[in-house]
Amino acid sequence: MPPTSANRLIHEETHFNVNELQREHDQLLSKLNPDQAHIYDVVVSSVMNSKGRFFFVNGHGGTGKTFLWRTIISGLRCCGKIVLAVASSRIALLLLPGGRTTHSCFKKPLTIDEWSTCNIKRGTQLARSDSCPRRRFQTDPPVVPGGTKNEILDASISTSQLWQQCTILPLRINMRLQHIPGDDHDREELAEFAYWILKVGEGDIRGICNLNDSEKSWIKIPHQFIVSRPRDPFEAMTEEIYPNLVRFFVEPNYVKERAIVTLINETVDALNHYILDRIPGEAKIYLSSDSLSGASAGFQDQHRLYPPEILNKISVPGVPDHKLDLKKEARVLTGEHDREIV
Ligand SMILES: Nc1ncnc2c1ncn2[C@@H]1O[C@H](COP(=O)(O)OP(=O)(O)OP(=O)(O)O)[C@@H](O)[C@H]1O
Repeated sequence: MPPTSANRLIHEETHFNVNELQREHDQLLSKLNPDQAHIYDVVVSSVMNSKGRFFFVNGHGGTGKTFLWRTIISGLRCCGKIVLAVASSRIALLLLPGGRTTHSCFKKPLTIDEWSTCNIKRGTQLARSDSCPRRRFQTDPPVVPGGTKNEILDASISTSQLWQQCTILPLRINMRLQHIPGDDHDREELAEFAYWILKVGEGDIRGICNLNDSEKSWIKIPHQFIVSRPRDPFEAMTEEIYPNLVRFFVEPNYVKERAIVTLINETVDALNHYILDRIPGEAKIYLSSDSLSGASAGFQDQHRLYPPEILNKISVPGVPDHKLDLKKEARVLTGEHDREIV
């Protein structure tokens, strides 16, 4: 019998292929390094003994946080526990098995104020794995649109009242560096970069002032980490991150395992165009059909003030632009279907 909407979530969270999950868990568990194994023991025993604790795993990029989540999640699910794996952004969900956004899972209101609540009932045993950008002190400060430095610091998790209750568990070994394909030279280069990034995060790189800035809030990036001119930076980045693109772009895992992170959306668009141009085949252009919502309580002439040409130019995060270039087999991130990112 198909599950009703009331028990759909429980159905989804308890109907796993246990044998497959057990195999995955045993394999992951056998590989954990000592830091990961310690955290695994602490978290799993807390859940098994119904202690209900709040943990924060602190480790810089590549220290195996996602690997650890997967081990803990599969271990608890094998024992019939419900684990709500949530992330604050869709893109982070790619890494969490059976993950949801926090907004969708806890029915979090879009606009949050001090009176906002989530749909978590008192007394329930909530095993939750949260992979959010705020998890790391060093690399990802929370995004506060237009916020000052103090507002950004105020929004970070460590200023929350809950922080007093939190057990901080460190991960220190950079596992990504141990599994770099390539030769010793590649490994050394990456290790040097990882070490430098770590020092940036820990505030150990001397800041400098730029022009009229009163604060020393800039740092100098060593020349060996910069894509040097006259080489086209897009070409250099694409070749580095997407080697043999033309051959492999049809493989879902090839695309899923790679990303280029940029500071602003315009660069994302330019890079997307650059990479799409490299993919064989003819691009097809799709245009959105924008109009003002009938529900918007505006004034009489609002349609003249906001004609489609103006609406077409609006570019906001999370909503595709008016013009979308697509090619056959090119991957596009559009949303969630059946808990899979499509
Ligand atoms: N114990 C382990 N044994 C083998 N490989 C591991 C182990 N832990 C992590 N890895 C591998 O190391 C790499 C980095 O791990 P992972 O993605 O979990 O790190 P992370 O801390 O989540 O990184 P980031 O913060 O950058 O997302 C991955 O390729 C992962 O498969």
